[in-house]
Amino acid sequence: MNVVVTDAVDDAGLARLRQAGHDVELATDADREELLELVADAHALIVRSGTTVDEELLDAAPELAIVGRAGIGVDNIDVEAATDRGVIVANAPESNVRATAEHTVALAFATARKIPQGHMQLKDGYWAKGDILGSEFNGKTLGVVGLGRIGQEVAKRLGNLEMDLVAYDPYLSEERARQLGVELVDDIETCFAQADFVTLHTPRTAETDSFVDEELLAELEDGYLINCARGGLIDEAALAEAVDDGILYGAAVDVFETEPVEPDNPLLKAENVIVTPHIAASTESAKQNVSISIADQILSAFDGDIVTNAVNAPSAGEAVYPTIRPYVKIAETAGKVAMQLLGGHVESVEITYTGDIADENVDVVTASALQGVFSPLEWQANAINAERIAEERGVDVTESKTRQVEDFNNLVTVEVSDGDHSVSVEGTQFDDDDPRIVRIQGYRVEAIPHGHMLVVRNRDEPGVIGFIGSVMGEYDINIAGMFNNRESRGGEALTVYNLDSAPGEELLEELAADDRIIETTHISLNNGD
Ligand SMILES: NC(=O)C1=CN([C@@H]2O[C@H](COP(=O)(O)OP(=O)(O)OC[C@H]3O[C@@H](n4cnc5c(N)ncnc54)[C@H](O)[C@@H]3O)[C@@H](O)[C@H]2O)C=CC1
Ligand SMILES: O=C(O)C(=O)COP(=O)(O)O
Repeated sequence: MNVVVTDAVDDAGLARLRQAGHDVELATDADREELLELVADAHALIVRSGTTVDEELLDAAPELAIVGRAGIGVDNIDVEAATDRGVIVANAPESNVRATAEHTVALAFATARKIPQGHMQLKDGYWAKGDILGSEFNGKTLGVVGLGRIGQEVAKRLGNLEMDLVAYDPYLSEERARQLGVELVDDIETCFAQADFVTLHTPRTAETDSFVDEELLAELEDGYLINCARGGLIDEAALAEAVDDGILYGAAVDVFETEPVEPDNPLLKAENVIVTPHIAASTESAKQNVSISIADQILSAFDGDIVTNAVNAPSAGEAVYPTIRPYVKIAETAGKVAMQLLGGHVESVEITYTGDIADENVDVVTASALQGVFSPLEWQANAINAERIAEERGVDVTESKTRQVEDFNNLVTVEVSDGDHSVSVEGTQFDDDDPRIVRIQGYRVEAIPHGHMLVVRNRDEPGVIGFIGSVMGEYDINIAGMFNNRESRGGEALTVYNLDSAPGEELLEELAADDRIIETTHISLNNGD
């Protein structure tokens, strides 16, 4: 597979990709036009904040399976457009949290004690001892906007300096805030008004875009603002003015609306705004961590495994992953088989989980079942866009769970319906790690979900199975396995054949011509594994 790297990334992860046999092309010096050409046969992109991944770039990369963001923020990636195209977007959410939290603390100290100002003056030969007056943290209030991974680490660190902690994060539970010793406030204005130091740690989204404006800054009178999140969160001109006018004592900023920062950016000119060039995550270990983490995500995507840090696909926590992993493939296969047996227009899909698996978060498995259902119809269907395809087609999707087990510890049932008829296919994982389709339309079978299958509904009469076998032999089709079950003696039976190769049209016609055969369906699974 081809991996194109568009921003400088530590070699640790790239070496891992090369070792796994993939081609890694460094395109860090490519301009936009060159990049559009370079990605034509890329299966994966590795980007940092320096590359804009938009519709144009995605369309120039028709083979693309995954965009790996070697870092956390994905605001430079059009995630919606990637989802539409079935492209995974994954990031490295843990890897640079500590580095960024530490830099935030460093900037808090630097702005509160005017360290860069004193440094510059002294280097210029001026002993500014009498001019520089700082602020202490002790007894002051820290306001954290966005109490996620980084915000929490910053709160822990600055909390140790005997600061009171308040936070604004509408998506965090009171319980979690209590555990952290942080008071959650209901609105951002209160957070700014109560705090002496405010630190921003939200992603840049439509909701947070420029949400720190002149009015909000006025609430932080005589305080300090630190931004190690994203430049676009703040009205930069308003911040520079608030500091210059003495409304704020100071500010420290690592990130800018436009990067590299424009020379006329007002923040560069305001004396008490200290700045760093987006280096919060620039430590040796953070760089290695993000590189390795994103390489692992890409390897999972290439292997068809769950991409645990996908931001546009249902993901599974590390803890539940081993339990649900086998069912991801089984659900996809059950969806494919059900859909091919239905043979028509799907109106609704019901996915039922029975047994221990019902206790788990099965979002990934459901997405995979939908991928199976839609794959015969939409060649680009995958677990990333399958839910969206269902929505767009108006297909009703339901998920149900029951702990009550009958003959299997765990069972995934995919039932598809065209409004008039429905087909259900059930799959499980045997103890020896073998996936099996164990029921089709309620008939107990034990089919290996692989390659070519022939599902035959036939009358339960002597000689039918022999007849089918001899027709297969006539066309040189080898039967790898066969599973037969019937509703009642002499009634209807269902037989599933695992075949070593695809049965041709003539063979199917010859079977269908016999009046003991009610219906035959060739199912191709093409799993390639
Ligand atoms: N300067 C740098 O080099 C770095 C910057 N970052 C930036 O930091 C951001 C945060 O990273 P993490 O803490 O790892 O993310 P996270 O996802 O763990 O935390 C973000 C928090 O923001 C909260 N949030 C979302 N919308 C909000 C809103 N409207 N108001 C208040 N809170 C809101 C979320 O509930 C969540 O708790 C990233 O999105 C990235 O943009 C991340 C790493 C390095
Ligand atoms: O991880 C993030 O979100 C960062 O902002 C780190 O910055 P970078 O991608 O290394 O430019």
